[in-house]
Amino acid sequence: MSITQVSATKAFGGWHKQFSHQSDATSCEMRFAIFLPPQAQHQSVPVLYWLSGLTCTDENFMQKAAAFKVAAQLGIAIVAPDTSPRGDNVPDDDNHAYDFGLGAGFYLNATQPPFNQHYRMYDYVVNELPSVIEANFGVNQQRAISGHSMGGHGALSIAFKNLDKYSSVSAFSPICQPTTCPWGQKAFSGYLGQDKQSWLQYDSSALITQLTDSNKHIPALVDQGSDDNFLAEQLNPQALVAAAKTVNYPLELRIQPGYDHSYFFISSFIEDHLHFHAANFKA
Ligand SMILES: N[C@@H](CCC(=O)N[C@@H](CS)C(=O)NCC(=O)O)C(=O)O
Repeated sequence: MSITQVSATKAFGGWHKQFSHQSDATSCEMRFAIFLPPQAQHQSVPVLYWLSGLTCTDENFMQKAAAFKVAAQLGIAIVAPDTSPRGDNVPDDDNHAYDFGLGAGFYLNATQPPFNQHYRMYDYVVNELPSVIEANFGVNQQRAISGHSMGGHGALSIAFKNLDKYSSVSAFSPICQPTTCPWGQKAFSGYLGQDKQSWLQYDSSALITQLTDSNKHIPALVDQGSDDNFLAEQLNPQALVAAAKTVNYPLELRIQPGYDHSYFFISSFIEDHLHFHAANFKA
């Protein structure tokens, strides 16, 4: 699995780099970004996987989240994949809507044509990308996962389906119950079809209720701005909290007064999330 460097920029004693590679999971070329802290030059470091939201690429988090200073202090690499497959052969929403198709892969494996060939972001994020990262960079197999909005849904649902692969999970303004909100219903019906039973395998509020073995729980932190314009219609953190309570899952929801849905919010609390993940990596 060869990867091609697209850019390399020094930051906080470490490096921000972008790479492209041919993906088996999505059957197209994928680009990802990685921040390598200074420690990665002489020891293997843990990795935080960051999943971005609707309309994003690998660039939004890296340019706007202000995460590098603390990641460099803590010795954490950060990997940000794209939010969907891309390229001329990859089908998009008929109307090029921002919430379906390109830039809106929802971190699932599509089953419905014409999306099922390329829209396999679940396999890409869970399996292929960590293999690529662990084969090519000075990282170890300690992983955490986080994300924003659609990417918060991705981080939570992926973690809840793979508790053995991650030591902690966090999210900013996640879509907590995609089966009941407009963004999720549009995406899931397009990618997965009309059988709503099949949607539940990617719904964090449904998935968490199956996690009855408390020995396997990994810590989960969710930050949500109170003035997020998508909160009422799309995000429903209370559903996730209520579901978590049914199995005593250790999930902390913090409502942050006055904050909105933007990267201004993410950059205000990303340090907390990095410290949270660092504390849960094994020494
Ligand atoms: N109002 C936005 C909705 C999309 C949006 O808010 N995207 C969030 C994630 S759900 C984002 O991170 N946008 C990119 C950025 O702020 O850099 C649009 O129509 O483009």
